[in-house]
Amino acid sequence: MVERGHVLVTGGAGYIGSHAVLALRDAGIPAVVLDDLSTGRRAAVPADVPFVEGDAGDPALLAEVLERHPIGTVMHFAGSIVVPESVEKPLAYYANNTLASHALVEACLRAGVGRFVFSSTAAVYGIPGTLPVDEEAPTRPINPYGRSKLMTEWMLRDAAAAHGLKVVALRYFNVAGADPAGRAGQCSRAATHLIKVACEAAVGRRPGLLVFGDDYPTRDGTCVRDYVHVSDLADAHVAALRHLEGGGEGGVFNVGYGHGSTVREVVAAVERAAGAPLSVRIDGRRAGDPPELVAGIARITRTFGWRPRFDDLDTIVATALAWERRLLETVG
Ligand SMILES: NC(=O)c1ccc[n+]([C@@H]2O[C@H](COP(=O)([O-])OP(=O)(O)OC[C@H]3O[C@@H](n4cnc5c(N)ncnc54)[C@H](O)[C@@H]3O)[C@@H](O)[C@H]2O)c1
Ligand SMILES: O=c1ccn([C@@H]2O[C@H](COP(=O)(O)OP(=O)(O)O[C@H]3O[C@H](CO)[C@@H](O)[C@H](O)[C@H]3O)[C@@H](O)[C@H]2O)c(=O)[nH]1
Repeated sequence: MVERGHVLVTGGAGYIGSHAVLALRDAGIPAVVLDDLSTGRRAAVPADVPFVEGDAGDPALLAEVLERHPIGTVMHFAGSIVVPESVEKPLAYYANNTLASHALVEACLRAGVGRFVFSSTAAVYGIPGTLPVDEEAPTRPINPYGRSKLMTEWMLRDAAAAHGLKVVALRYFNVAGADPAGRAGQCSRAATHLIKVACEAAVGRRPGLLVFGDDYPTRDGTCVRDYVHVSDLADAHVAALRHLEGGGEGGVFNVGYGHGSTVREVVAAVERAAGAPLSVRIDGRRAGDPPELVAGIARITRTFGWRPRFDDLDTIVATALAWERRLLETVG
């Protein structure tokens, strides 16, 4: 029997997927990337990692890739991620996040792929009633993006029960930062994520920054989020893989640090790292923003033994800013 030790990374040319590929490579685990380059970049995938350009929801392509490579695990990052866009184009989000995942799961079952690690999101919780929010909290997503991801979680849970697929769904909180060695980072055009936007402002790529609301019931009136370094998140994927390979049970796991920062604290951290003030304007609240979102992380630390290496806002921001400066030099 062929040893199925390779990992198929869908969306491996994107922000988080490219960091996961580096973490796998650093751990000596062979990976294959499947990405349609809709938002990803070919250059984000190391030259020695096999790359297939195409749709992660294309059954024929999936059958071919799973036939050609001894894939035992799929890490499924491919998807559409912009919340306001999901409100405008819900069907596109259900197609790319739910239907494509269905095709991928079917292909896995057909090819005998035993393990599946899914990129889910804190957006499945909607506006949580208690904080920190743990995995047993009710899931009440408030936008099509969150619903498209939750439907995939449910589909995977049912496929696990019926067909024995071993599934870990990781619910990421606010992902930020860049590979500390400068090998990867966030490249999204028209970025909307706070730390990315603030770093773009710090290097002069945009004139300034809007703070969406300063009248929330939080310590300084701005929203609190649990920012998690992308390399710690990538490590969580390797930990999930090891857990499943070792015969561990699947399930749903939050990935965050268990504490949060306000928008003002993030702005101050970027100003510290840049050594200069940012041009900041207070704007109205952004629709659908929960005042506070902080992960309960007892389950992931206990089950995987996952220990973050970069649990510090200044470190997250410093790596994000270093990447932004690098982008400015190389891409212009
Ligand atoms: N960035 C965050 O803060 C965040 C938070 C929670 C969850 N997530 C999830 O993490 C995953 C990765 O997000 P990201 O921030 O790296 O986004 P990204 O846009 O940088 O990466 C997504 C990648 O998937 C590819 N892709 C999209 N649809 C595809 C398809 N049908 N077939 C093949 N490739 C396809 C894109 O080209 C891109 O390379 C997503 O599933 C997202 O929902 C992200
Ligand atoms: O220019 C900006 C951008 C953001 N914010 C605020 O900063 C906070 C964080 O916003 P953002 O970085 O856009 O992240 P979220 O809206 O919290 O959502 C992210 O984190 C979720 C999980 O927590 C994921 O599901 C989403 O995919 C991901 O976009 C929020 O209070 C925003 O209102 C600003 O004030 N100004």
